Amino acid sequence: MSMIADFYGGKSILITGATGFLGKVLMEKLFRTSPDLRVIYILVRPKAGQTLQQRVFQILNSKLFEKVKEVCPNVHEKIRAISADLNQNDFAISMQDMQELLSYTDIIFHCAATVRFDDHLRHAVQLNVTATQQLLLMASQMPNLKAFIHISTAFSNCNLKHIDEVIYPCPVEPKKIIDSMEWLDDAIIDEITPKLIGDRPNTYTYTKALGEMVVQQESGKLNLAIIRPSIVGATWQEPFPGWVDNVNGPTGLIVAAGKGFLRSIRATPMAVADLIPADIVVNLTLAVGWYTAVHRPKSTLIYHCTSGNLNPCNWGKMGIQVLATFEKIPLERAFRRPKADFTTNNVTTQYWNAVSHRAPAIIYDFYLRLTGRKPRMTKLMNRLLRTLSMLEYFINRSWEWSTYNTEMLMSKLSPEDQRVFNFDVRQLNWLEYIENYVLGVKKYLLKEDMAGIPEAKQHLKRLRNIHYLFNTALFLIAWRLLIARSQVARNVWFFIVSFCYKFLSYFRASSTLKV
Ligand SMILES: CCCCCCCCCCCCCCCCCCCCCCCC(=O)SCCNC(=O)CCNC(=O)[C@H](O)C(C)(C)COP(=O)(O)OP(=O)(O)OC[C@H]1O[C@@H](n2cnc3c(N)ncnc32)[C@H](O)[C@@H]1OP(=O)(O)O
Ligand SMILES: NC(=O)C1=CN([C@@H]2O[C@H](COP(=O)(O)OP(=O)(O)OC[C@H]3O[C@@H](n4cnc5c(N)ncnc54)[C@H](OP(=O)(O)O)[C@@H]3O)[C@@H](O)[C@H]2O)C=CC1
Repeated sequence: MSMIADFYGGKSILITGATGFLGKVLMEKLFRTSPDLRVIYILVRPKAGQTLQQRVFQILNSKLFEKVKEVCPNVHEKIRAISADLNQNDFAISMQDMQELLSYTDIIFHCAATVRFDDHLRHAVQLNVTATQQLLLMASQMPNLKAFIHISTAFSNCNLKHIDEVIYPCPVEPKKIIDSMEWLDDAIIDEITPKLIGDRPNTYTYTKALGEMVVQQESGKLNLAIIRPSIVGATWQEPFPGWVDNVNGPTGLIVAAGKGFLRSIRATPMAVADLIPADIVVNLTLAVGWYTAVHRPKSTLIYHCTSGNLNPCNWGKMGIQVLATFEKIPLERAFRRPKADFTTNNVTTQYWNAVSHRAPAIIYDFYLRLTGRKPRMTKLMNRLLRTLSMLEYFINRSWEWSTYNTEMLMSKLSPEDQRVFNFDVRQLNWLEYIENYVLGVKKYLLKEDMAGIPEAKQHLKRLRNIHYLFNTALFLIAWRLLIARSQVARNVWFFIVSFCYKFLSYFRASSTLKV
């Protein structure tokens, strides 16, 4: 019997960010392992023309929840979507809903955040700091609350090289930042943003660090824990391998490589690719929820959910395996053949960006114009290059995260819990994981049919022929132009032609002699 699964039985659980990548995997696991839980409250906002109910319906009817429906057929009744916007005061939750949340909630998992690297500081502070503060205030009014689990990121202190499971304070107090966002105008915020974020690369990592400080400062009598995952990737094992449904982190680049848009990337092949599968993060999160509520540690514990120090993989190995998988299982309608390389300095990066990214896009757009269609490739390529520049910081450095608390927790679990809520990243086989990740991208994110693989391979063969044809034509044109302008080129050309002629004459003569 799993103690953790048992613990969540009969409980009322509040999840923020349940419609996000991690939130969905968390909900799925909770319903699957503790189908007797009382209710999961999720704070949801209407989005993209969909009502709350439509959003929930879409999630529950997705492939991810197929197994849940077998073990928890009444899952629709156990999920209670509450209209909320974390950007608003009191989250714009109705009085009635607020009363229900305050009265019944046993556990909170706070996953909601803006994960955009380029978000305006005001918005990033609102969601990643102020909303966390408000949620803690709400939590302090919940008589039945047993644990509050805050999801942060291992990169909240990416300005350091070695990171321990402790909170590192930022120079300016979060409360001062929250207050100043109320009255400073956008122009001034833009001006002070680089000074505030200091040696962090973006507003995301900075505001997640502030969020942790808020958790520490507002803890009061609450039972709190912070989880710091590194780069969350597709699922490893559960509910099935390779599930992923957004383009964040490496996923978007895997798509771009498979479709042939991404041909070179500025990365350090030997730098540690600190990926962590979503199901490992979720298993640790649920184990931490149980441990925090039941064992009530004296202080707020921080858990690193990382892979680098226990089972390291590097970007070089990952890149090679991604491309090897696309050889076997290509994506449909690729722009070019999946073939990419790492560059290591600014000059080569600029060169390959011009030759492998911009030039083919311009040529393709020219072709689209000629055939009466709207050009789009240059725009798409510019966006990809912008994304690459945002991610570069993370693929050219390595960090060391200590994992004492995470390992301590593992040792406290029963063998059954270690199996059901496995977060031991040492058991992960990277090559197998990356292959399943790439397959998952094809199946679950791009929704491509496996039956289309022969046609995709045929398409790649056509692209290869076009490539050879194009290169031959380019060579001949260049050579013809050179011959027209340079005496040296003409001499070389005559030398080659006369050499070939003599060789052929000799060959013909010697074969005649033999006869
Ligand atoms: C030897 C062989 C070598 C071969 C190599 C080839 C194989 C390639 C595989 C290996 C690649 C390794 C890459 C690793 C990348 C590591 C990332 C590390 C990140 C760590 C951060 C810490 C983790 C966290 O805590 S938070 C979660 C991470 N958050 C994010 O990832 C968000 C990042 N995204 C953003 O901030 C924005 O999207 C931004 C700023 C990048 C772009 O914003 P913009 O306003 O321009 O547009 P969007 O509307 O957001 O999107 C535009 C466009 O871009 C697509 N896109 C978005 N994200 C990505 C992405 N990660 N990769 C690729 N493409 C992306 C998006 O789909 C849109 O496309 P459209 O066609 O326009 O719809
Ligand atoms: N993905 C990763 O690589 C990593 C993620 N993390 C952390 O994990 C957590 C979850 O990340 P992930 O699932 O990837 O992120 P997603 O972007 O997929 O999900 C974010 C969630 O927050 C919700 N949200 C955002 N703004 C609001 C708002 N104003 N009101 C209500 N809800 C809102 C989103 O709702 P909606 O659907 O309406 O937009 C969504 O459910 C975050 O705290 C992140 O910092 C940490 C390390 C790595």
